[in-house]
Amino acid sequence: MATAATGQPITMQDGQLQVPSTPVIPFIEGDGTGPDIWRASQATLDAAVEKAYGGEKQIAWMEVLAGEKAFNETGEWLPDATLDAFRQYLVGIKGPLTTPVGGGIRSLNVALRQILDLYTCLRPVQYFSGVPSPVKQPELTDMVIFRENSEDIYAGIEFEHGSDDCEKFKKLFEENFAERFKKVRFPGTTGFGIKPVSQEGTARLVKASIQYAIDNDKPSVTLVHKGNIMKFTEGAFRDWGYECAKNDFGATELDGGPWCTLKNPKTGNEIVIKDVIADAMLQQILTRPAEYSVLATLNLNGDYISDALAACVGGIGIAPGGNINYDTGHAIFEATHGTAPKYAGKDQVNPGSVILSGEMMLRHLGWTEAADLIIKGLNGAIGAKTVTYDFERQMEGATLVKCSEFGQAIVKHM
Ligand SMILES: NC(=O)C1=CN([C@@H]2O[C@H](COP(=O)(O)OP(=O)(O)OC[C@H]3O[C@@H](n4cnc5c(N)ncnc54)[C@H](OP(=O)(O)O)[C@@H]3O)[C@@H](O)[C@H]2O)C=CC1
Ligand SMILES: O=C(O)CCC(=O)C(=O)O
Ligand SMILES: [Mg+2]
Repeated sequence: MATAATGQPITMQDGQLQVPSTPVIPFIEGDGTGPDIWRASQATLDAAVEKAYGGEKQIAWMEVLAGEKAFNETGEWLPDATLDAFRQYLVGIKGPLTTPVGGGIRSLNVALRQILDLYTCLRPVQYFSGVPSPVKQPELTDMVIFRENSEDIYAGIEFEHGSDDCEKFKKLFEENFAERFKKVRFPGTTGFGIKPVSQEGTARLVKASIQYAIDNDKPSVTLVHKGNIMKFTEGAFRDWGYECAKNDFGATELDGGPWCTLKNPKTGNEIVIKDVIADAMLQQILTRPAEYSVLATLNLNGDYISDALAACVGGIGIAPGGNINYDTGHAIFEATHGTAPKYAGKDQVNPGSVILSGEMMLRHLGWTEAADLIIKGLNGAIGAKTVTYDFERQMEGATLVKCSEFGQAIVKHM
């Protein structure tokens, strides 16, 4: 079996990933349900690679620590060694990590994305036949979210009410922007948060989303924003997004704009670049899902829309994702869901989101045969109604299996 000592690093040359036959892949097990899910996922990914390549290719897994396990073993929540491994080996995968609400440490998940500048959170949302869903026609949902991952209120620039910093900030604000300061309704008890959104940050995300639409022959890219209210952040995201479509891809305005159109240089098909206000988007994913394909969003909107869309196609148990920097090649794949603490250690939850995140990772490495086997195995397991509690509770005649057993069912159907 390949180990971190016998494997080789993935590298980036001329903008292309160079993947050896035994790449070292750092992984974080995760908190809460993370260890259960990771065990099932690692076994399933290894089985897919073995079946596809018969030992010619192998993943050299390398455990790196973060979250509670890291804190218990090293006294650090996110040790430097973990960051160094992701920097050196380029592509990794992780389970969910806990973030306390209110006080306490800031999100380690967000920290990893920011420190490694993984500016795209890529979350494909597709329907797998047979999965129970709360909507009437879940098969109409086929969307890919490009969520901006490095800016917005997730930058964590906040001033806690009552702190010295907050008082300093208030003073600065009042002295320099007196008219705007008057809009603060209860200044004596207010905490503040700053929402940075830049042209560069927007352009690189929107560019990646349009390139994805070109490479995958998608009919549209929708810029989702709340630009009617937050004009210079969310509104600017929309305007810079359209600018990027015109300047980088030669899009032209449709009927006087702002919607634009471009011809896919690879297929000749039309790609429409459009926009929608975020609240309307959250109802349209239920009422008109077939009209949307690739979505480009800011950080918070993308977070909300990810969970809502996942629910439409059967839930967060099969909602994968990847955090990617398309320029440096750095990527960390992870599920959309969190640590689901009430199920921790029960070998009960659906490992599908991390397994499908692994499937995305294998495809990203060019190991498409192994990735295809995972999709085949998942379809087989769901088709046989051999499913975890989240599906079983809504499926007639299903067999309830554990987290580990669902991984084994996927392998059986590969
Ligand atoms: N990237 C990351 O690491 C993320 C971390 N988090 C963190 O996770 C912690 C818990 O967050 P919380 O708000 O409870 O959200 P979670 O996503 O962890 O759980 C919410 C609910 O989703 C369902 N669910 C979650 N995971 C699975 C699964 N694998 N299979 C089936 N169903 C699942 C369960 O629903 P039911 O009760 O109906 O069974 C669960 O109660 C927080 O600290 C949060 O910050 C959150 C999101 C992402
Ligand atoms: O970091 C966290 O705890 C939550 C992040 C999250 O919800 C997400 O990235 O979807
Ligand atoms: Mg989320």
